[in-house]
Amino acid sequence: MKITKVRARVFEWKGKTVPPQAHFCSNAMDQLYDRGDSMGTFRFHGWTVVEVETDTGLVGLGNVALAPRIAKAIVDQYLAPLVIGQDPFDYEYLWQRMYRSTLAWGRKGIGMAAISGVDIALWDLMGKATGKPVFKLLGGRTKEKIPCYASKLYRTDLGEMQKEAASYLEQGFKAFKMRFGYGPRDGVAGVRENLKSVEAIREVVGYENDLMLECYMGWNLEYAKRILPKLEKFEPRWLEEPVIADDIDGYAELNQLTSIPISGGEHEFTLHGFKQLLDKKAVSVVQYDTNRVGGITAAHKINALCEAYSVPVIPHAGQMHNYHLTMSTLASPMSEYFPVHDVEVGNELFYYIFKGDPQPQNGFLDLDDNVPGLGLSIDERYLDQFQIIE
Ligand SMILES: O=C(O)C(=O)C[C@@H](O)CO
Ligand SMILES: [Mg+2]
Repeated sequence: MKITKVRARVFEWKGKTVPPQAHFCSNAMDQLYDRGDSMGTFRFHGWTVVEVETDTGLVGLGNVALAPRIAKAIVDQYLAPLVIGQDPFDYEYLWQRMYRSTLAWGRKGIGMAAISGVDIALWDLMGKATGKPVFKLLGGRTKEKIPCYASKLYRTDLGEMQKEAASYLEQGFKAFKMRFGYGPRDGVAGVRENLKSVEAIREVVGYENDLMLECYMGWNLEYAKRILPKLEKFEPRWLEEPVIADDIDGYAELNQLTSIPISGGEHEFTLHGFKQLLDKKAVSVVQYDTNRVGGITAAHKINALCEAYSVPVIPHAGQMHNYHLTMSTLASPMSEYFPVHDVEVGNELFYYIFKGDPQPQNGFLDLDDNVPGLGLSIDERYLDQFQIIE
């Protein structure tokens, strides 16, 4: 089989979106005095869809969710020429070719996200060519079903958040991730608001279920050290991205400081990036995203690293490219699941572009042993709500 064409299209959402709300989710922009709509730069309403075509007629489907127009340019100008004419089964060599040829600027961030999009398409192709789901090419079925956690609960009215949490509880979820809305610039009043929101959700979900807390890089080491002791009574399963991804020593200090497991990784890249995190004991839960970290080729290696370090890997994002990695290893105990809802931050846009993602039943997801590749296709139903850039 030879690759004959690589097509990268940008799907830009033009449909209805949920209007921005203040304190919706703490984030790295919050510490600027002119933060404005601080979540604005973390609202992703575009997606790059990568299709790798072959001389057999099979087409592999990949995706990139960050800086979609830049990702498309990187795929078109730099990556496509490196894989056209090649055999997708030489995926390790092709990964090294893409990585090494863009090392000067692409080893982290959008360069590696673009590589991820092409790599995911190669694995989809290999699955389709062998008639096997991707997880069967990685390690097979390690779980009857995948436990998943309901991940939304952005900081809005506490009553509304409680109703939202109750709805997930009714659907059978036993694990929930909520977002803080306040950080260092919001002072003691903000600390109180953060504690109130955790208390409110614990009131609904109780202590027999897992609750995870998301800071999304919105705090700093000093603030985290102050608030962590106050959070311990809520027994969170983890506290996510308390500081910016580059503050690895800050992560490590917090992870040693508290009984609350510190998680991170959705803004880290490649096997090398995760080796550094693990060597420094910076995180107690690894959360790469397969469409950022270097694709399935890189994620599969990081799964093995996590197994060696006995650190669980729970990929960021409830999307198919991550579910196959979780299914394929005991090092990954569960998946994130983004509920389907109106387009807000943008994680949910995946469901408006692709079809095939499994729906959770009673807090569990499953993958089909008989669906080759990733099991995704483009959903035609919403195409009229996208501007598509070829
Ligand atoms: O789902 C997560 O872990 C994220 O970081 C998503 C982001 O949109 C903040 O909630
Ligand atoms: Mg996160």
